[in-house]
Amino acid sequence: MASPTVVLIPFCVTSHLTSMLEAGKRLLSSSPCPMSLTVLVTQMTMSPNLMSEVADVIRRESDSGFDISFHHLPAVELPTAEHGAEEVIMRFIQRHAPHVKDAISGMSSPVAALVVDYFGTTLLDVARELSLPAYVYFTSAASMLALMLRLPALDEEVSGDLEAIMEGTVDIAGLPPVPAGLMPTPLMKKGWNYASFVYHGKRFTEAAGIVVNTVAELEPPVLAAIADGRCVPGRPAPTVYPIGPVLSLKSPGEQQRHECVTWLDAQPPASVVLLYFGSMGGSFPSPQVGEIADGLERSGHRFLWVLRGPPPAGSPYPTDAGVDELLPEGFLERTKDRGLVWPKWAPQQDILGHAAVGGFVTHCGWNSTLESLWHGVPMAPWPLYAEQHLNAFELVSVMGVAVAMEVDRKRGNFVEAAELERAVRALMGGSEEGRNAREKAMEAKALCRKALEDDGSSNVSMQKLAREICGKRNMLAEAEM
Ligand SMILES: COc1cc(-c2[o+]c3cc(O)cc([O-])c3cc2O[C@@H]2O[C@H](CO)[C@H](O)[C@H](O)[C@H]2O)cc(OC)c1O
Ligand SMILES: O=c1ccn([C@@H]2O[C@H](COP(=O)(O)OP(=O)(O)O)[C@@H](O)[C@H]2O)c(=O)[nH]1
Repeated sequence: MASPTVVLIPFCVTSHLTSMLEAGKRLLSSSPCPMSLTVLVTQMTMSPNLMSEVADVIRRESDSGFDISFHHLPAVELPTAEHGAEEVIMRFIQRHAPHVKDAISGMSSPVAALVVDYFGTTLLDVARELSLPAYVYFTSAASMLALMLRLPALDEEVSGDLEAIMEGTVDIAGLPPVPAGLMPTPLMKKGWNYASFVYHGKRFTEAAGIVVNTVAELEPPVLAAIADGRCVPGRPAPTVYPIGPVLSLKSPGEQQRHECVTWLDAQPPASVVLLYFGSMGGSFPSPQVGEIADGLERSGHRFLWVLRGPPPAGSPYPTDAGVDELLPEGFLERTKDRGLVWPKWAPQQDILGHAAVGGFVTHCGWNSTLESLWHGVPMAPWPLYAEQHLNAFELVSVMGVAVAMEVDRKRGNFVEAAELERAVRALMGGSEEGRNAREKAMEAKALCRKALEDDGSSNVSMQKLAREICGKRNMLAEAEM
């Protein structure tokens, strides 16, 4: 008989898909019973670029030597974006429910468990209908998970918009009081997107477990609060598996040294500050570009700045920038001996891992954060959207691996040149705060690497998950006999 399969249902954008796949492969390696992976692939017809990126990932994974098969689900009609991106993502996944059910019902291998993206909790209904155990894969920090678990109760406590208590704080067990102005974008105003996060937060506790891309030693108080049930008063505490850091796959061009990497080869150790803003960031209005250029020039430090062009209408993804038109006159000439402005996608992990990189001005996407910590690079947070302001708070005020930088959220996350200059100088060792952040980032690096060793916390957590899935499968098989 075919070995049992674990069905992965990712939100099929590159970062979520690669993260879930990487975690899935670790599950296979840790499993005490024979197991395969089946990935249900949704057709992201709204973006041909995304479809081709996803196709690349599938091609690469098909040769990875792991027992993974990909099952393409029929395309669904795209939801309209009445309320914004979170609505589109949630409804898009929800519309696949009948196809997910059909696909699973028709599988020749016995199904051991389902793993759904955290935007896909509507699919927990399919698991229930098929009497299958289901897990949620959470691609962000435990702090964000704690907040989402806390949301149903918070929703009842705060009658107005969180935005209205901008000057106040929000209590999340395991974290110091979080300024309300740092809440994730969809939670600022009550409305459809807010309600969708309350919904997901409620449904998380129905899952057999929540697999989180974090490291137990990086976020101990908040993970303890989740495990003790303090984030879900009156509801059962969820079982959480911290299995991180799950780092994204090697970049496609791994055989060739990227131009940014060769440029770094010529720079002294820990001398370069990297400015990089994730897959959807990097493009700024002209006044902000001017401030960044000014701040970098005045800091006197070497820099690698990934500056992207504005996204085309209807797309969240930046384009390749024409840097000459975007930058202030003479900037490139004046900084040519100590700076590189890169206008396109670049392999961030390879760059962060280069010895010449000494600091990272980042949008605080959780994958970028973990990549930075994996390489022991301290950060200056410049959060832009989603849950990044909360991540930034945790990096500065809880972990101490980042220096604070003043980002004016009410002015579209504007950063003044003088503030960037100050933060870059501090980050690169010019203040005690920066030197402490570097030390803490090095400690975090050691914790991340230890967590993935044989007896490390993330490895042990993954083994526990694998044993549990094997055990549940055996129980199901016995019940079927
Ligand atoms: C967490 O709250 C939000 C997350 C997102 C979001 O949306 C998104 C849409 C895409 O088309 C492609 C993406 O890659 C993507 C990513 C994303 O969030 C980021 O996900 C990362 C995990 O892979 C990581 O957790 C980062 O920290 C996230 O920022 C969108 C959103 O509202 C629009 C959210 O509220
Ligand atoms: O030009 C780019 C843009 C993004 N990334 C990778 O894409 C992921 C971005 O994920 P993150 O969670 O940081 O932010 P998001 O892009 O989802 O906001 C990270 O692994 C980055 O290393 C990259 O390598 N090069």
